Amino acid sequence: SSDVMPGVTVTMGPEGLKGEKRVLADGLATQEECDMLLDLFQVGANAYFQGIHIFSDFEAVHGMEANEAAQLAQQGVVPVDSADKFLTLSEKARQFTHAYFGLEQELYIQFTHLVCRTAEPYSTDDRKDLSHKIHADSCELNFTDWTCKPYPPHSGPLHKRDYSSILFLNDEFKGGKFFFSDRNLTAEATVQPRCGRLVAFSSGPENPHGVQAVLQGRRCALAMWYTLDKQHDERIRHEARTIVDSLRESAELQEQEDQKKEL
Ligand SMILES: O=C(O)CCC(=O)C(=O)O
Ligand SMILES: [Fe+2]
Repeated sequence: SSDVMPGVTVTMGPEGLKGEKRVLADGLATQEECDMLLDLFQVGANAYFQGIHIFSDFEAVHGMEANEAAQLAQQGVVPVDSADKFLTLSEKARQFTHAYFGLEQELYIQFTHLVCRTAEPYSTDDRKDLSHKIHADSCELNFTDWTCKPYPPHSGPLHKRDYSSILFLNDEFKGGKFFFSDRNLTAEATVQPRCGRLVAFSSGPENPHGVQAVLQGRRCALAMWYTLDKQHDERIRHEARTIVDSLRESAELQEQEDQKKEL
Protein backbone atom coordinates (compact mmCIF):
# COMPACT_ATOMS: atom_id res chain seq x y z
CA SER A 1 0.00 0.00 0.00
CA SER A 2 1.20 3.53 -0.75
CA ASP A 3 1.04 6.90 0.93
CA VAL A 4 -0.98 8.15 -2.01
CA MET A 5 -4.16 6.19 -1.25
CA PRO A 6 -4.86 3.40 1.26
CA GLY A 7 -5.01 -0.04 -0.37
CA VAL A 8 -3.43 1.17 -3.59
CA THR A 9 0.11 0.13 -4.53
CA VAL A 10 2.33 2.12 -6.87
CA THR A 11 3.75 -0.66 -9.04
CA MET A 12 5.85 1.42 -11.42
CA GLY A 13 6.89 5.04 -11.65
CA PRO A 14 8.83 7.22 -14.10
CA GLU A 15 11.85 4.90 -14.16
CA GLY A 16 10.01 1.69 -15.03
CA LEU A 17 7.63 3.39 -17.42
CA LYS A 18 10.35 5.59 -19.01
CA GLY A 19 8.63 8.92 -18.58
CA GLU A 20 8.31 11.64 -15.98
CA LYS A 21 4.54 11.90 -15.76
CA ARG A 22 3.60 8.24 -15.86
CA VAL A 23 2.44 5.88 -13.13
CA LEU A 24 1.17 2.33 -12.81
CA ALA A 25 -0.83 1.38 -9.71
CA ASP A 26 -2.64 -1.73 -8.50
CA GLY A 27 -5.55 -2.23 -6.14
CA LEU A 28 -7.79 0.57 -7.45
CA ALA A 29 -10.70 -1.89 -7.76
CA THR A 30 -11.54 -5.30 -6.28
CA GLN A 31 -12.50 -8.31 -8.37
CA GLU A 32 -16.11 -7.79 -7.30
CA GLU A 33 -16.01 -4.18 -8.52
CA CYS A 34 -14.47 -5.16 -11.86
CA ASP A 35 -17.17 -7.82 -12.27
CA MET A 36 -19.89 -5.24 -11.60
CA LEU A 37 -18.63 -3.05 -14.44
CA LEU A 38 -18.15 -6.03 -16.75
CA ASP A 39 -21.77 -7.06 -16.08
CA LEU A 40 -22.94 -3.49 -16.63
CA PHE A 41 -21.16 -3.48 -19.94
CA GLN A 42 -22.37 -6.94 -20.94
CA VAL A 43 -26.03 -6.05 -20.46
CA GLY A 44 -25.76 -2.58 -21.92
CA ALA A 45 -23.62 -3.48 -24.88
CA ASN A 46 -25.55 -6.54 -25.91
CA ALA A 47 -28.91 -4.82 -25.77
CA TYR A 48 -28.14 -1.24 -26.65
CA PHE A 49 -24.82 -0.40 -28.22
CA GLN A 50 -23.46 -1.28 -31.60
CA GLY A 51 -19.85 -2.32 -31.81
CA ILE A 52 -17.81 -0.47 -34.39
CA HIS A 53 -14.47 -1.14 -36.04
CA ILE A 54 -12.49 1.97 -35.13
CA PHE A 55 -8.86 1.09 -35.73
CA SER A 56 -8.93 -2.56 -36.64
CA ASP A 57 -11.26 -4.63 -38.80
CA PHE A 58 -10.51 -7.48 -36.44
CA GLU A 59 -11.98 -5.85 -33.34
CA ALA A 60 -15.39 -4.49 -32.41
CA VAL A 61 -15.25 -1.57 -29.97
CA HIS A 62 -18.19 -0.80 -27.66
CA GLY A 63 -18.35 2.18 -25.34
CA MET A 64 -20.63 3.33 -22.54
CA GLU A 65 -20.75 6.81 -21.01
CA ALA A 66 -21.82 7.93 -17.53
CA ASN A 67 -25.31 9.03 -18.59
CA GLU A 68 -25.93 5.74 -20.38
CA ALA A 69 -25.00 3.79 -17.24
CA ALA A 70 -27.46 5.89 -15.20
CA GLN A 71 -30.21 5.50 -17.81
CA LEU A 72 -29.83 1.72 -17.82
CA ALA A 73 -30.24 1.75 -14.03
CA GLN A 74 -33.27 4.02 -14.36
CA GLN A 75 -34.85 1.61 -16.83
CA GLY A 76 -34.22 -1.23 -14.41
CA VAL A 77 -31.97 -3.00 -16.90
CA VAL A 78 -28.90 -2.96 -14.65
CA PRO A 79 -28.57 -2.78 -10.84
CA VAL A 80 -28.30 0.76 -9.42
CA ASP A 81 -25.11 -0.44 -7.67
CA SER A 82 -23.41 -1.04 -11.02
CA ALA A 83 -24.15 2.44 -12.32
CA ASP A 84 -23.03 3.79 -8.95
CA LYS A 85 -19.76 1.85 -9.27
CA PHE A 86 -19.10 3.40 -12.70
CA LEU A 87 -19.17 6.80 -10.99
CA THR A 88 -17.34 5.95 -7.74
CA LEU A 89 -14.47 4.08 -9.41
CA SER A 90 -13.84 6.88 -11.87
CA GLU A 91 -13.90 9.34 -8.96
CA LYS A 92 -11.40 7.17 -7.08
CA ALA A 93 -9.11 7.11 -10.12
CA ARG A 94 -9.34 10.91 -10.30
CA GLN A 95 -8.39 11.26 -6.63
CA PHE A 96 -5.43 8.93 -7.06
CA THR A 97 -4.20 10.75 -10.17
CA HIS A 98 -4.56 14.13 -8.46
CA ALA A 99 -2.69 12.95 -5.37
CA TYR A 100 0.05 10.99 -7.14
CA PHE A 101 1.04 13.86 -9.40
CA GLY A 102 0.83 16.26 -6.45
CA LEU A 103 -1.34 18.75 -8.27
CA GLU A 104 -2.11 21.91 -6.39
CA GLN A 105 -4.99 22.89 -8.64
CA GLU A 106 -8.23 20.94 -8.70
CA LEU A 107 -8.49 18.18 -11.30
CA TYR A 108 -11.88 17.60 -12.96
CA ILE A 109 -13.11 14.60 -14.87
CA GLN A 110 -13.61 15.71 -18.44
CA PHE A 111 -14.86 12.43 -19.93
CA THR A 112 -15.45 8.88 -18.71
CA HIS A 113 -15.78 5.93 -21.05
CA LEU A 114 -16.27 2.24 -20.30
CA VAL A 115 -14.73 0.62 -23.35
CA CYS A 116 -14.47 -3.01 -24.43
CA ARG A 117 -12.53 -4.24 -27.46
CA THR A 118 -13.67 -7.63 -28.71
CA ALA A 119 -11.66 -9.72 -31.15
CA GLU A 120 -13.80 -10.88 -34.05
CA PRO A 121 -13.98 -14.67 -34.49
CA TYR A 122 -11.88 -14.32 -37.65
CA SER A 123 -9.04 -12.49 -35.85
CA THR A 124 -5.71 -14.29 -36.25
CA ASP A 125 -2.64 -14.42 -34.00
CA ASP A 126 -0.31 -13.14 -36.72
CA ARG A 127 -2.04 -9.77 -37.05
CA LYS A 128 0.30 -6.82 -37.36
CA ASP A 129 -2.22 -4.04 -36.70
CA LEU A 130 -2.92 -2.28 -33.40
CA SER A 131 -6.08 -2.16 -31.32
CA HIS A 132 -5.43 1.56 -30.80
CA LYS A 133 -2.88 3.31 -32.93
CA ILE A 134 -0.15 5.42 -31.30
CA HIS A 135 -1.46 8.82 -30.24
CA ALA A 136 -1.39 11.54 -27.60
CA ASP A 137 -4.68 12.22 -25.81
CA SER A 138 -4.77 16.02 -25.94
CA CYS A 139 -3.41 16.80 -29.40
CA GLU A 140 -2.75 15.49 -32.86
CA LEU A 141 0.79 14.14 -32.99
CA ASN A 142 2.94 14.75 -36.03
CA PHE A 143 5.20 11.68 -36.25
CA THR A 144 7.83 13.49 -38.30
CA ASP A 145 8.67 16.52 -36.19
CA TRP A 146 6.86 15.42 -33.00
CA THR A 147 4.88 18.61 -32.75
CA CYS A 148 1.37 18.20 -31.42
CA LYS A 149 -1.62 20.25 -32.53
CA PRO A 150 -4.14 20.80 -29.70
CA TYR A 151 -7.62 19.49 -30.47
CA PRO A 152 -9.92 22.47 -31.10
CA PRO A 153 -13.11 23.23 -29.08
CA HIS A 154 -15.41 21.57 -31.64
CA SER A 155 -13.66 18.23 -31.17
CA GLY A 156 -15.93 17.57 -28.18
CA PRO A 157 -14.44 15.17 -25.65
CA LEU A 158 -10.95 15.48 -27.15
CA HIS A 159 -10.68 19.15 -26.26
CA LYS A 160 -8.94 20.33 -23.04
CA ARG A 161 -7.44 17.17 -21.66
CA ASP A 162 -4.59 17.50 -19.14
CA TYR A 163 -4.30 14.03 -17.61
CA SER A 164 -5.43 10.57 -18.67
CA SER A 165 -5.95 7.29 -16.86
CA ILE A 166 -7.14 3.82 -17.73
CA LEU A 167 -8.51 1.44 -15.12
CA PHE A 168 -8.25 -2.09 -16.47
CA LEU A 169 -11.06 -4.48 -15.61
CA ASN A 170 -10.02 -7.93 -16.84
CA ASP A 171 -7.32 -10.11 -18.33
CA GLU A 172 -9.30 -12.83 -20.12
CA PHE A 173 -8.00 -12.06 -23.58
CA LYS A 174 -4.90 -12.56 -25.68
CA GLY A 175 -2.75 -9.54 -26.67
CA GLY A 176 -4.13 -6.12 -25.78
CA LYS A 177 -1.16 -4.75 -23.87
CA PHE A 178 -1.04 -0.99 -23.33
CA PHE A 179 2.27 0.63 -24.28
CA PHE A 180 4.13 3.93 -24.26
CA SER A 181 5.89 4.55 -27.56
CA ASP A 182 9.32 5.98 -28.24
CA ARG A 183 10.09 8.14 -31.28
CA ASN A 184 10.87 5.10 -33.41
CA LEU A 185 7.27 4.03 -32.83
CA THR A 186 8.52 1.16 -30.70
CA ALA A 187 7.11 0.26 -27.29
CA GLU A 188 9.47 1.53 -24.57
CA ALA A 189 7.25 0.33 -21.71
CA THR A 190 4.36 -2.11 -21.84
CA VAL A 191 1.57 -2.74 -19.35
CA GLN A 192 -0.33 -6.00 -18.99
CA PRO A 193 -3.93 -5.13 -18.13
CA ARG A 194 -5.58 -6.78 -15.11
CA CYS A 195 -8.48 -6.02 -12.81
CA GLY A 196 -7.80 -3.04 -10.54
CA ARG A 197 -4.68 -1.88 -12.37
CA LEU A 198 -4.49 1.78 -13.33
CA VAL A 199 -2.14 3.53 -15.70
CA ALA A 200 -2.14 7.33 -15.45
CA PHE A 201 -0.16 9.95 -17.35
CA SER A 202 -0.20 13.51 -18.60
CA SER A 203 -2.15 13.86 -21.86
CA GLY A 204 0.37 15.73 -24.00
CA PRO A 205 2.97 14.79 -26.67
CA GLU A 206 5.35 13.62 -23.91
CA ASN A 207 3.18 10.51 -23.63
CA PRO A 208 2.55 8.85 -27.01
CA HIS A 209 0.80 5.54 -26.33
CA GLY A 210 -1.30 2.81 -27.91
CA VAL A 211 -2.84 -0.62 -27.45
CA GLN A 212 -1.53 -3.81 -29.03
CA ALA A 213 -3.98 -5.94 -30.99
CA VAL A 214 -6.53 -7.88 -28.98
CA LEU A 215 -6.05 -11.24 -30.70
CA GLN A 216 -8.72 -13.19 -28.84
CA GLY A 217 -11.41 -12.44 -26.30
CA ARG A 218 -12.69 -9.16 -24.89
CA ARG A 219 -10.61 -6.46 -23.19
CA CYS A 220 -12.49 -3.99 -21.00
CA ALA A 221 -11.33 -0.81 -19.29
CA LEU A 222 -12.75 2.32 -17.71
CA ALA A 223 -10.96 5.22 -19.38
CA MET A 224 -10.95 8.68 -17.84
CA TRP A 225 -9.62 11.99 -19.04
CA TYR A 226 -9.09 14.89 -16.69
CA THR A 227 -8.92 18.63 -17.09
CA LEU A 228 -7.64 21.48 -14.94
CA ASP A 229 -10.29 23.70 -16.48
CA LYS A 230 -13.49 23.73 -14.41
CA GLN A 231 -15.45 24.77 -17.49
CA HIS A 232 -14.82 21.32 -18.95
CA ASP A 233 -15.93 19.36 -15.91
CA GLU A 234 -18.06 16.50 -17.32
CA ARG A 235 -21.65 17.69 -17.01
CA ILE A 236 -23.41 14.39 -17.80
CA ARG A 237 -21.55 12.81 -14.93
CA HIS A 238 -23.22 15.11 -12.38
CA GLU A 239 -26.59 14.39 -13.95
CA ALA A 240 -25.83 10.66 -13.75
CA ARG A 241 -24.93 11.06 -10.07
CA THR A 242 -28.25 12.81 -9.38
CA ILE A 243 -30.19 10.02 -11.10
CA VAL A 244 -28.31 7.25 -9.29
CA ASP A 245 -28.73 8.95 -5.90
CA SER A 246 -32.46 9.40 -6.37
CA LEU A 247 -32.86 5.78 -7.50
CA ARG A 248 -31.01 4.70 -4.38
CA GLU A 249 -33.21 6.91 -2.19
CA SER A 250 -36.45 5.59 -3.62
CA ALA A 251 -35.20 2.00 -3.26
CA GLU A 252 -34.51 2.69 0.42
CA LEU A 253 -37.92 4.29 0.91
CA GLN A 254 -39.53 1.28 -0.73
CA GLU A 255 -37.64 -1.02 1.58
CA GLN A 256 -38.86 0.91 4.65
CA GLU A 257 -42.45 0.72 3.36
CA ASP A 258 -42.12 -3.02 2.86
CA GLN A 259 -40.76 -3.45 6.37
CA LYS A 260 -43.68 -1.48 7.83
CA LYS A 261 -46.14 -3.71 6.00
CA GLU A 262 -44.48 -6.79 7.43
CA LEU A 263 -44.89 -5.50 11.01
O1 LIG B 1 -7.39 1.14 -23.35
C1 LIG B 1 -6.22 1.54 -23.29
O2 LIG B 1 -5.33 0.85 -22.78
C2 LIG B 1 -5.83 2.89 -23.86
C3 LIG B 1 -6.87 3.56 -24.67
C4 LIG B 1 -6.45 4.94 -25.10
O3 LIG B 1 -5.31 5.27 -25.15
C5 LIG B 1 -7.46 5.94 -25.45
O4 LIG B 1 -8.66 5.60 -25.53
O5 LIG B 1 -7.10 7.12 -25.65
FE1 LIG C 1 -5.11 7.41 -25.30
